[in-house]
Amino acid sequence: DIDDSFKSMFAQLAGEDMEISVHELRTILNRVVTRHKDLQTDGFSMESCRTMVNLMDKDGSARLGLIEFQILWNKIRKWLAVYRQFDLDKSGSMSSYEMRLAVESAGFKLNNRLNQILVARYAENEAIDFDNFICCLVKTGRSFQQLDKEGKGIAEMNITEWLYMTMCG
Ligand SMILES: O=C(O)[C@@H](S)Cc1ccc(I)cc1
Ligand SMILES: [Ca+2]
Ligand SMILES: [Ca+2]
Repeated sequence: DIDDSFKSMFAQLAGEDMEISVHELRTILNRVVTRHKDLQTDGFSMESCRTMVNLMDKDGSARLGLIEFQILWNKIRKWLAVYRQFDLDKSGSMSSYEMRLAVESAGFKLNNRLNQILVARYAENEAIDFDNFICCLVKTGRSFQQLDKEGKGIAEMNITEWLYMTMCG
């Protein structure tokens, strides 16, 4: 069951329509991320919040209901733990080496080439900050979800498919 403090945070955020819009999601994520002083970030963009809503929005409302929001929140909490675990030099951002370890531990085993592409796509001056890390995992997760139809937990894809999924997905 969802604890009351989470429910009250959700209700406060969601407003009378009891659903969280892209804008409302961005507000809460940026408020929370600034609380964590060890995380490098330039803030969540509307685009990355739209990606997250699209991924989690199961009923096509273009907004997040309580359950959808809870699932996203738990994903971010899990990925935050991975981010901190693999930020080996405690720089607050991911180097390409740290990123490879983190992405693998998040369940996405990518080969060298795909890892290079992912870092090139999400790094800003050679480092991936927290909001970009989350956005990357949201998109990669979506690609795997779409490809791993049988839910075997592996998604074979060639570079073109992966590029298309993560760049345009
Ligand atoms: O709520 C928190 O601060 C932790 S527990 C989880 C979390 C951390 C960062 C973000 I952005 C969203 C959620
Ligand atoms: Ca680091
Ligand atoms: Ca960023």
